[in-house]
Amino acid sequence: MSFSITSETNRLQSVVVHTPGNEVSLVNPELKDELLFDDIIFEEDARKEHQDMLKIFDVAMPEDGEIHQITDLFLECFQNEDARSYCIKSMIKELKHENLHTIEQDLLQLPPKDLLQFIVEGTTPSIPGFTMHPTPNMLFTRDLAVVVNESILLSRPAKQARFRESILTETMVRFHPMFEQFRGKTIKISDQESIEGGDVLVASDKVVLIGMSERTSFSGLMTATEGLLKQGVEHVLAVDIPKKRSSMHLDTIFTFASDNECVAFPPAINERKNNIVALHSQNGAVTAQSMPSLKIALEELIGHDFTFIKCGGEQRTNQFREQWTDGANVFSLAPGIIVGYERNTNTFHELQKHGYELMNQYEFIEAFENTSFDPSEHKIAISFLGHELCRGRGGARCMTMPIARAK
Ligand SMILES: NC(=O)NCCC[C@H](N)C(=O)O
Repeated sequence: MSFSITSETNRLQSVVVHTPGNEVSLVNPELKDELLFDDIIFEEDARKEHQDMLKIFDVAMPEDGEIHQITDLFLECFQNEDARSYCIKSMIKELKHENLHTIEQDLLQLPPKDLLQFIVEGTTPSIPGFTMHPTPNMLFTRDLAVVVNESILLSRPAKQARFRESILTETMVRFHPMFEQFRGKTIKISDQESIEGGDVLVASDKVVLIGMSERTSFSGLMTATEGLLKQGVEHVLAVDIPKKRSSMHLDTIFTFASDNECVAFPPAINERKNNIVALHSQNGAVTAQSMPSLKIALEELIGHDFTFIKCGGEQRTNQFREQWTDGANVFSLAPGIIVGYERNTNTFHELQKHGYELMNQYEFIEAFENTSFDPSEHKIAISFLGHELCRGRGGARCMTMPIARAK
């Protein structure tokens, strides 16, 4: 399968995910803030919730659809000695405070599985006495890399807690044969800059949104924009959003549900004015044009109307409560076929008002498994339980890295 993403909502064909493992059980209450979790989470339930989400994907995706576990891809990539050595050298360079150079030779001797365990969990019995913090955020694969058209943008995280995940991802894109098509089409930013995948939304093959958030620096945004404009994107919409933990990425307050519908957090999107700068290329230089609102910018550049469905509904308290628990972070399996956490009941009610049939995970699976699901006949908002997962502060879109969607 060749990989391409030209929309946020076209039918999902291939996606990279990570079902949480032992790394989340290694987070203790003292560490949770530094590791970007709002609470400690219970691995068994988190795994079940994640697996249930993947069952929905499996039923909704075409028969030849692919769901890749990122740890399988890392392991396959680590079969190559050069990949292991590259990853180890990158970690030594990027994580100076860990003093990994003192165990470089031990790391180079590790078999793939033990090396991956060391990187993800921060420890392996093969190197006794040396520990680092775990990387519990790996379940949010969205933030690690973004496929835009036929190219890939590698994230460079703002937070140390996510550095190892991004080093693993860069190694994977560089060495794994599955990602061969991206060689020469990989957009990277420099080590003084940051950009995280949750800030990048592919509105169309020509229009990409990038959040100016607490995680994406101005220069990171500009470097990514230059790279994207060279890869066929015509407009990058820079969206200024509150620099806050609760809205750490653009996709925590705004996601696409169908070709012409989005779920948006009203205070930071629908009611914000003059927070958009459209960046285009003109005679080889990037030019900027300020635009009055995200809705106006999208409608002008994509060429049709958009409806912004309110996360949390009309009431302010519900809007804030449900944005906090990722009500605005829906993931689209096909145009008008979306998934999100069940607890965001007001958001689901709002979707229903816009013509979405509401189904929970069990109802959806029962109705469509063993059938060849045709998304074009439906408009469905599917809910799944995410009480453990959402304590990591991310929702369905955050937990997915789509690499192929229908054109
Ligand atoms: N795209 C997203 O919003 N991803 C969620 C990331 C949550 C993770 N705990 C973090 O703070 O980086």
